Amino acid sequence: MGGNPLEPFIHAYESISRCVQTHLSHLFLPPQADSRHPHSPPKPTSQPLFSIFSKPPPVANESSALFHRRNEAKASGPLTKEELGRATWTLLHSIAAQYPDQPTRQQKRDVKELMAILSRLYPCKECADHFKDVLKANPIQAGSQEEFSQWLCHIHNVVNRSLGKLTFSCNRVNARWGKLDCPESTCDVGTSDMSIQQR
Ligand SMILES: Cc1cc2nc3c(=O)[nH]c(=O)nc-3n(C[C@H](O)[C@H](O)[C@H](O)COP(=O)(O)OP(=O)(O)OC[C@H]3O[C@@H](n4cnc5c(N)ncnc54)[C@H](O)[C@@H]3O)c2cc1C
Repeated sequence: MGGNPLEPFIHAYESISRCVQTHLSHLFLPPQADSRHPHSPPKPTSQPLFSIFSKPPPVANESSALFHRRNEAKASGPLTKEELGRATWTLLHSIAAQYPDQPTRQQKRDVKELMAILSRLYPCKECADHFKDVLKANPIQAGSQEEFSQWLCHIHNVVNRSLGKLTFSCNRVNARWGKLDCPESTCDVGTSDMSIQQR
C-alpha cells in the first residue's frame, strides 16, 4: 500500500521503449558479430548507417575503383563517329603543337603523308572522302609550327562548317592545344639521322 499507482504504466513504458530502441537500431545500424562470441546474435553498432545493404557502402577507394570499372566498361564499347573524330583531332592538334619551328624536309614530308594516309584510311568513309576534297582545296602548309597549326585549325574549321558547327577562333589555337606537359622535352618531335642529313 502507498506505492505509486502509475508504477505498472511506467514499467510498461520502459520495456516498450527498450524494445522499440533495439528494433529500430537493427533497422538503421549494421549488425556486427561479437568476435568473442561468434554465435551470439549480432549487436548494433553506433555507426550511423542504414543496414538495408548486405555490405556496408563502399569506402572512397572502393567507390573510385567502381567508378573506373564502369568507365572502362563504357570505354570498351564500340566508338562513335564523334568520339573517333575528337580523338583524331586531339592527335592532329597535339602533333601540330609539338611540330618544330624549323622542320626538316623529312618532317614536312611526314605530315603531308600523314594527311594523305588519313584521307585514305580514316575509318569513316564519308569523312575520308570529304577530307580528300578538303585537302585538295587547301594544300598542306607545314613550313613551321605556326604555319602548320594555323593550317590545321583552318581545315578543322572547314570540317566544322560542313557539319553546321561553330568555327573555332584560330588565334586561340595555342591556348587550346599548347605544348604537351612532358618532363625534359620528352614529347619533342625527334629528328632521325636521316632527317638531319636532309635538312
Ligand atoms: C579528318 C576528319 C574528318 C572528319 N569528317 C567528318 C565528316 O565528314 N562527317 C562527320 O560527321 N564527322 C566528321 N569528322 C568528325 C567531326 O569533325 C568531329 O570530330 C565530331 O563531330 C565531334 O565533334 P566535336 O563537336 O565534339 O568537336 P571536334 O570537332 O571533334 O573538336 C574537338 C575539340 O577541338 C577544338 N576545336 C574545334 N574546332 C577547332 C579548330 N578549328 N581548331 C582547333 N581546335 C578546334 C574544340 O575544343 C573541340 O572541343 C571528321 C573528323 C576528322 C578528324
